[in-house]
Amino acid sequence: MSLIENEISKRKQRTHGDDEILIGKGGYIAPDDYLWRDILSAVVLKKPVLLKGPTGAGKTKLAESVSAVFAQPMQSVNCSVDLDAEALLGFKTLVQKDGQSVIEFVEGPVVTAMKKGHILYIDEINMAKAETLPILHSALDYRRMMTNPFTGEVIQAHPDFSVISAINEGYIGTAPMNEALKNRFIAYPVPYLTGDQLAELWNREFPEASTELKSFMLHLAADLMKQVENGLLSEEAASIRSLLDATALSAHMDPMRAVNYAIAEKLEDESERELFRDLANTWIK
Ligand SMILES: Nc1ncnc2c1ncn2[C@@H]1O[C@H](COP(=O)(O)OP(=O)(O)OP(=O)(O)O)[C@@H](O)[C@H]1O
Repeated sequence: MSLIENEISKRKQRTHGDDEILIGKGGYIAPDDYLWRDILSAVVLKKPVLLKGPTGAGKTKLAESVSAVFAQPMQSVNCSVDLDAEALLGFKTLVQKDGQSVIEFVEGPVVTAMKKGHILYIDEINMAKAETLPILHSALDYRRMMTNPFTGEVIQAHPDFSVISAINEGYIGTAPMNEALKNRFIAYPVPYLTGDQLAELWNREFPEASTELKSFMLHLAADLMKQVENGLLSEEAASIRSLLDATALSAHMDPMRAVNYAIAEKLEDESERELFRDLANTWIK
C-alpha cells in the first residue's frame, strides 16, 4: 500500500462523533491526472497546502474532497480584514456554573482543529490583516504547536491536523500574501476545468439537461477561457460557478437571459459584456 492509501485507511478508522457533520461531501474533479494525488502527498507529509486559483475554480470543493477522502472533519475560516486572533483561536466568556459566574474559553477553529486532528481550511488567506496570521506560524511549520495567548496553554497539534488554504491570486482587493507565511505552504495552481473534465462535471450536475444546452454551455466555456487567455475578458468571466448557475437558471428561462444574469451582468466593462454576448450568440441555435 502506498503512503497515501495507508494514511487514508488510518485516518478513516477514527470516529468523530458529532463532528462527523463537518466531514466534506467530496466531488472535486481534477484538471489532470496528477494534481489530486500531489495534493494528498503534501497532506500525508503534514505540509500545509495552498490552493491558488481564480474565483469559482473549485478550491473549496477540493478541500471538502480531501476532508471526504480521509473522513476527517473540516473547520473553516473565512479571512477578511476584520479577522482577528479571537476569530481564529477563540475567546473568553462568562458562564454560570453551580450558581457561580466563571470564565470559560470557547475554542475557535484553529485550536479545535489542532487538538482534534481536523482539517483547517483557511479561505482567502491573503485577505487577512498582515498582523493577524503570524500567530499561526509555529502551528504551520515543523513545530506543529502553538501557545494560546488568551490562556497560556501550549497546544501540540494532533498527528492528523492538516491545513489547506486558498487564495484568489490577482483578484482586485487582495494583498500579496506575507512571504514568511507563504513560505510555510506547498502551493498548487487550481485552474478552471476545461474539455473532458468540464463535460464530466456538467454530466454529473445536470443529468436531466438537454444535450443542446450542455453543448452550448461547454462551447461557451471554451470560448470564454480563450478570451481570458487573450486578455480580452477578466478571469471571472470563465468562472465555473457562474457557468453552473447559468445552466441551472436555463431550466427556467431562455439560456441567453440565463448567461446574461449569471455572467455578463457581473463583468465590469461594457466592452467585456459586448464581447461576452457576441460569443454567446454564436452558440445559440
Ligand atoms: N474541478 C471542480 N470539480 C467539482 N466541482 C467544481 C470544480 N470547479 C468548480 N466546481 C463547482 O463550482 C462551484 C464553485 O466552487 P468552489 O466554491 O469550490 O470555488 P472556489 O475556488 O472555492 O471559489 P472562491 O475562490 O470564490 O471561494 C461549486 O459548485 C463547485 O462544485
